[in-house]
Amino acid sequence: MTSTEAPEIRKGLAGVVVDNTAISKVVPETNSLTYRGYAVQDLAAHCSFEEVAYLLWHGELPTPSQLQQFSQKERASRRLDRAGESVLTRIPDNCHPMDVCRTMISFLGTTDPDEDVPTPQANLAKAQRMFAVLPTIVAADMRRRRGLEPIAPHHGYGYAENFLNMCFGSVPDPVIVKAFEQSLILYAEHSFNASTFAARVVTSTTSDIYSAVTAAIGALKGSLHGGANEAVMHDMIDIDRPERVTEWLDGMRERKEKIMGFGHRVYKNGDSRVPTMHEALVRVSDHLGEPKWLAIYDELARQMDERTGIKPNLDFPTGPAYHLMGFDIGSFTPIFVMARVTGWTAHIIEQTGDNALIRPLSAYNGSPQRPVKA
Ligand SMILES: CC(=O)SCCNC(=O)CCNC(=O)[C@H](O)C(C)(C)COP(=O)(O)OP(=O)(O)OC[C@H]1O[C@@H](n2cnc3c(N)ncnc32)[C@H](O)[C@@H]1OP(=O)(O)O
Ligand SMILES: O=C([O-])CC(=O)C(=O)O
Repeated sequence: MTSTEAPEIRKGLAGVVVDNTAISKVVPETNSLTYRGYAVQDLAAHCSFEEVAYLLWHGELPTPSQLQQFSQKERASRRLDRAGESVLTRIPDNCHPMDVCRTMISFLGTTDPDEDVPTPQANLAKAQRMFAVLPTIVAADMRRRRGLEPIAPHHGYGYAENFLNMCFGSVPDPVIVKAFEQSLILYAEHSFNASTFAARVVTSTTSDIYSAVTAAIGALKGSLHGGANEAVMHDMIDIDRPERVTEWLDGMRERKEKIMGFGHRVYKNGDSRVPTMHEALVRVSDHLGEPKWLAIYDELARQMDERTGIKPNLDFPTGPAYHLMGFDIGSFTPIFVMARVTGWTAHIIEQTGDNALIRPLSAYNGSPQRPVKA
């Protein structure tokens, strides 16, 4: 290209390959997603979320003794310290719960006991600290908005059970626990999505892991990314019953509004994770004897396919599943944070290990050069 030729601009970096990664592989042609070589469906069927977190960070599934050590450390790091509790209570409870996550991770960065050298070991310890304490933050924030006292973490419970107990005061039926844990596994990692890329950009300047995760939370909040799981549930409540889908969709299409929970930058033929989460939604609906949201899901997916060919993404089944499980809608994307912090931090460690400053170019289309009037 000569300097007079217009450069090719790929809006939104669509289709641009920016780096290698050994963490996960998305193959849209075959609807496949693997974490470190394992199909996500297999991981969701057979593993705990702790095992998947270990896999993302270490590249291998843990042996029983490695898992025991890993879980022991996670269980011992779940408490929010006094300073953290005090910051949490001072954040207004009418702000978005994602603002709470973002602020609390930023605050954790100010109280990290480790020195600020980004070795893989130091970053792994910081990643595990965020992983262990995020459920305590998300649950306490949800409860204070309900006028309830926080529930302390319980060392006897696994990651998913402990979070559910801290939210609701008891561990629900295993059907609910399994579906919830599967959602965490499916949400954990997805290559160079917008929030992970944001984390990698921050890391590329040699900034610290808390800054990178804070940026990632900001990127995840938007409704074109993680915020879609909340938007889906607001839409379903608006639709109210399956017979209203046609009328609702007509209105949305007329106003040229996007349907939340549908479409994807990479998958054009359906999201690899949706069948697993749809099955989980079916089990939860059946278990609770509440078929309404599933009926709206099925009708909306059918009509979207018929009218546009656009398929649901993972946020479409998780929205109603989390609603049925009893979470407030504002907590849906913070739960996504609890899961994705594993993928983000694996990418931060990978970026640190083979870093190059991420700094693309732009094509200037503003005013020509002009003098300042004296
Ligand atoms: C975990 C996750 O982050 S998954 C994504 C969650 N986000 C959502 O569910 C939000 C709704 N979906 C969308 O906005 C989009 O599908 C995105 C942002 C996820 C991906 O979009 P992109 O790859 O940038 O494609 P883009 O938005 O340009 O869409 C291409 C075409 O499909 C249409 N389209 C894409 N998604 C949708 C949708 N959800 N509803 C209606 N039309 C849609 C667009 O209007 C566009 O049509 P046009 O070519 O006639 O203008
Ligand atoms: O990959 C993407 O662009 C969005 C997504 O599905 C995710 O982050 O899970």
